[in-house]
Amino acid sequence: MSVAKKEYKRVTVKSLIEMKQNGEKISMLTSYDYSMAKIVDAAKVDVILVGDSASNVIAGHETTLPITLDQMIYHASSVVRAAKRALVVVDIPFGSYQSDSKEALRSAIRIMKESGGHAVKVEGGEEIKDSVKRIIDAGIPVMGHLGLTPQSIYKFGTYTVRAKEEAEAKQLKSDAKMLEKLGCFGLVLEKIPAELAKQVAESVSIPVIGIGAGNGVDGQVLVVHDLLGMTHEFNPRFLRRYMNLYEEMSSAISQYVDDVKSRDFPNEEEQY
Ligand SMILES: Nc1nc(=O)c2c([nH]1)NC[C@@H]1CN(c3ccc(C(=O)N[C@@H](CCC(=O)O)C(=O)O)cc3)CN21
Ligand SMILES: CC(C)C(=O)C(=O)O
Ligand SMILES: [Mg+2]
Repeated sequence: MSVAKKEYKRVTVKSLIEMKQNGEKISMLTSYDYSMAKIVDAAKVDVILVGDSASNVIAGHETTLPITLDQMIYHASSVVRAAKRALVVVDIPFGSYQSDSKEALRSAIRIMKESGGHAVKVEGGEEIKDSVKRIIDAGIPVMGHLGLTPQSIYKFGTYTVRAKEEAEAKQLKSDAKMLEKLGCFGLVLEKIPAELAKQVAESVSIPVIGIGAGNGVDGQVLVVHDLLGMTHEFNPRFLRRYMNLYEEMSSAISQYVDDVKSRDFPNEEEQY
């Protein structure tokens, strides 16, 4: 279906709700640095997520747990300088909102003040209700994240599909309604059955953005390095690769090494 798209000078949390109402799907991608965010923003991606997946993709950690609030602020401030059109959402990292709602608000405020991001994202439902409420009460837009929540990986032990059992599906549905009621402007659903994700998207008025959650939701998010094929060892079935940048970069860099070794580079035009 082709939908007439409204031009947005700057995407806001209000525009996203409007897109859902108009049936225009929302595109969201990660970025962690200025150069990538420039390209992502110019391609008119609606939402740039400064994901805590930077912990894996940029820092090389096994999980998202080690990345710190200071590091997230550094990534986010670089992205904010590049994003002229996209809404910039910043993950609050593990350990900087779980203790209590005051700590959560303090972390959200630091992100907003020090990075200039436009909104924050937090993982979880009922258990983080007070924190979400407190952050929203301070005027900071909050995006929820349910289903596969990588900050709780050690509770589950695997990255398998979530909410396949009725009890977990029921909890997820009620968490989604609760986050909507608290005033979240949107919701990420990660790696859950498509039918469940569709039901959730239809049951709330806020946009639901999926990753491995099928086509019945209001938008899609991916890690940009994954769709570009830079993380060639990461192969979940929800990933569509648009390039094999790992191979392209490897061959370009090998060519450079060869050219240096063979004295081909630099040539006469490439010197002073
Ligand atoms: N590069 C990257 N892309 C992501 O989408 C991403 C990150 N990093 N880091 C943080 C989280 C972790 N995410 C994940 C991690 C693993 C799977 C996954 O499906 N892994 C296995 C299957 C695991 C299993 O079934 O036990 C796979 O098929 O690759 C999905 C999302 C999503 N996020
Ligand atoms: C995968 C997305 C939703 C995320 O939270 C991240 O990149 O950190
Ligand atoms: Mg994340």
